[in-house]
Amino acid sequence: MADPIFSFLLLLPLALLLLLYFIVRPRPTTVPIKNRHVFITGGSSGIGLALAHRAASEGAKVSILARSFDKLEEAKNYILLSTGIDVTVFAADVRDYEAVSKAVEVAGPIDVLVINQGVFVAQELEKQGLDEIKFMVDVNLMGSFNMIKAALPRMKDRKDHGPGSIALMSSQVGQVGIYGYAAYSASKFGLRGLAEALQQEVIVDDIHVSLIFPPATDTPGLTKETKKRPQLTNIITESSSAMKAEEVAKKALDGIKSASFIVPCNFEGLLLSIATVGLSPQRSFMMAFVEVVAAGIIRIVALGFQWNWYTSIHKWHGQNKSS
Ligand SMILES: NC(=O)C1=CN([C@@H]2O[C@H](COP(=O)(O)OP(=O)(O)OC[C@H]3O[C@@H](n4cnc5c(N)ncnc54)[C@H](OP(=O)(O)O)[C@@H]3O)[C@@H](O)[C@H]2O)C=CC1
Ligand SMILES: CCCCCCCCCCCCCCCC(=O)[C@@H](N)CO
Repeated sequence: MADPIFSFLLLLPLALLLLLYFIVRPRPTTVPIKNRHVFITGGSSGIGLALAHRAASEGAKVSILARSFDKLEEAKNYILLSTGIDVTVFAADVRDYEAVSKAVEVAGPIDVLVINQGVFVAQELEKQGLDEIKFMVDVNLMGSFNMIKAALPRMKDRKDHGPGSIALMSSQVGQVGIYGYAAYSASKFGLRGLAEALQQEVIVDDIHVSLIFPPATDTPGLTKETKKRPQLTNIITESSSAMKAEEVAKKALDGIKSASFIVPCNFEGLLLSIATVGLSPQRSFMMAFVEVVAAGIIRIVALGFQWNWYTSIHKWHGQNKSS
C-alpha cells in the first residue's frame, strides 16, 4: 500500500507548509485596540467614521482628523449618541505639515495610526486637469507622508506600550489600474511602496504596517464620485458591488489587530491580493501556502478579467465611433 507516488504527493505539501512555517517574516503578532490611542485621518465620513465608531465601541481612545470642523463635530456627536464615547477631533488638512504636526502633538502618543483620508475623481487622464491630478496625489500620497513624518517619532518613543500599528487605506485600484483612475491609482500604488519600505524600517520598534484594499464602498465620497464618471469606468467596475462602510471598517480593524500587511475586504479582494502579492511580507504561513499553491491558477483568472475589460473597451469604442 505504501505507494511511493502517493506518499510523495502527500509529503510535498506538508514539507512546503513546514518550510513556510519557519521562513515567513515578520513573525505573526497582534496589536491590541482596547484602552489604546487610535488616531484616524478622514475620520469624519464614510470608512473613517465607521472605523472610529468601531474602535470606540471596542474600548479604544479615539482621535479623528479632517478638514471641516462642522463634519468633525457631527461625527463626534453621532459616535457619542450611539456609543456614549467621546472622541477627540482635530481640524487640519493633511497637506499642511505644520497643521498635522500640531494636531499630533496635542493628541499625545499614538498607538494605532490609521491614514484613511482620500479624495477621488474618475476621469480619463487626457481630460483630467493637472490641478485635479495633483490634488489626489497631494492628499492621498503626500498627505500620508506628512502624517507619518509627524506621528512616527512620538510613536517610537512610546516605551513599553506594546505593539503599534500604521495602517494605510489604499483601494483595489491600488492593486490594479482601472480605466479612469490613472491619477488616483498612482496615488494608491504609491502607498504600497511606502508601506513595504516603512515596515522594514519600523519592525524593530514593534510597529506593524497594514495596507487595506477596499472595493467600492458606500460612502459620501463614492456618492459624489459616481455622479461624474467615464462610462467605461462604470462598465468595467459594474460587476463588483459596493460594500458597506461598516463591513470595510470591520475587515480593516481585524486586519490591523492581526498585524496583517495586506488586508483584502471581500472574496474578490482576496483573489486580487493573491494575484498581486509580489514581494510583500506575509506573516501567516497558511496564507503563504495558499499564495504559492494558487499562483498559477489565479494568474489565469486575472488574464480572464483583463480579456473581459479589453473586450468591453473595444466594444464600447465600436458603438461610439464619433468619440
Ligand atoms: N468609497 C470607496 O469606494 C473607496 C474608498 N477608498 C479609500 O478609503 C478612504 C476613505 O474613503 P471614503 O470613506 O469613501 O471617503 P469620504 O469622502 O466619505 O471621506 C473622506 C474623509 O477624508 C477627509 N479628508 C479629505 N481630504 C482631506 C484632507 N486634505 N485633509 C484631511 N482630511 C481630509 C474628509 O473630511 P474633510 O472633507 O472635512 O476634510 C473625510 O473625513 C479614502 O482613502 C479612499 O480613497 C478605497 C476604496 C474604495
Ligand atoms: C484574480 C483577479 C481578481 C480580479 C478582481 C478585480 C476586481 C477589480 C475591480 C476594481 C473596482 C474598483 C473599486 C475601488 C474604487 C475606489 O477606490 C473608489 N474610491 C472609487 O470608486
